[in-house]
Amino acid sequence: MAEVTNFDDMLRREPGRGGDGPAPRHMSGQAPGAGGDAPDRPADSAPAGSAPAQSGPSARRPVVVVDDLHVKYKVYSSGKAAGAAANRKLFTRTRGLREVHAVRGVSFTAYENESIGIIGSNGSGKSTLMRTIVGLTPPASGAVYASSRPNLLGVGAALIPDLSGDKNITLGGLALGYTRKEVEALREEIVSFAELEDFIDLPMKTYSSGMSARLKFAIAASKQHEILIVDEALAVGDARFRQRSEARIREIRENAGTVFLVSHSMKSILDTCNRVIWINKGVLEMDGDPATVVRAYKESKK
Ligand SMILES: Nc1ncnc2c1ncn2[C@@H]1O[C@H](COP(=O)(O)OP(=O)(O)OP(=O)(O)O)[C@@H](O)[C@H]1O
Repeated sequence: MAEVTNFDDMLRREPGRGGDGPAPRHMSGQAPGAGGDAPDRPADSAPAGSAPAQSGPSARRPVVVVDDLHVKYKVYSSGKAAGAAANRKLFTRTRGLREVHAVRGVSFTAYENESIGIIGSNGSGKSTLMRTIVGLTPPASGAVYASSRPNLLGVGAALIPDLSGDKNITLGGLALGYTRKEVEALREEIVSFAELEDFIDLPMKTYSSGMSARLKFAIAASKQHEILIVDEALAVGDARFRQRSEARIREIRENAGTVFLVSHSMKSILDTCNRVIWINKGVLEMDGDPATVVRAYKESKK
């Protein structure tokens, strides 16, 4: 992922046209596709690649721009990832090596205070798109620009199953960039949000998947993120915990954060998001208000 210092300069370029595009058509801070040059269409049914219309002084600050993004994986037919050598095309002739074009020319702009649901069938490229936004998976072409580093909810990689929940709070907190003092100040709140008071001294490997997910959510969501990506975290845990997670996501959003929520639960998406992007076979199929996009997505499945 490219993090740009002068975000406003970059925003003068139009997503979808690449780095050497023509003269800028959008002023900094204004939504690409918004304003006077937006084609006539209902505000709630934006076509692929465009953001919901907004203009004038109320236009919000863009925080993530995804510009004609393509992501490809190289895999052996055995299913094993091909690794860096193949990705550098050293082994493209190797028998059984296949390329999966997971994200195909996706462009959109995300704004401050948006909670964007990312929906689509299994294997449509949602997680790949999110992993590329946070910089974990490199683009084949195109780019992602962000006003600050996006965080993928889940400090999972930093946690150690053999250690207690309590020790993992320290590890996860440090991984999120807290000082030890800050971790101490937040510890009680994290344990109580996760509702693990009676289990916090036990090794995490003894937790059920719902309990681990609750702890991971509580650690990650204890921080006020400017850009937070939640991938399916709400699918686990019981209904009550889901409600509290959704409330916490709304809180992060209200405090000037932007949240992406990847989920197969249309209820979570409708309860939490104010914009939805539908990815279909790696392509941005629809981008607009939640009710309209979810309805169209459900129709397509009939
Ligand atoms: N590490 C990987 N190596 C090779 N191919 C991958 C890898 N990760 C994903 N893919 C492939 O990329 C495509 C998109 O997968 P991705 O996980 O992004 O979809 P998704 O929409 O998040 O799916 P789901 O809803 O099932 O989680 C799929 O064809 C998948 O098999």
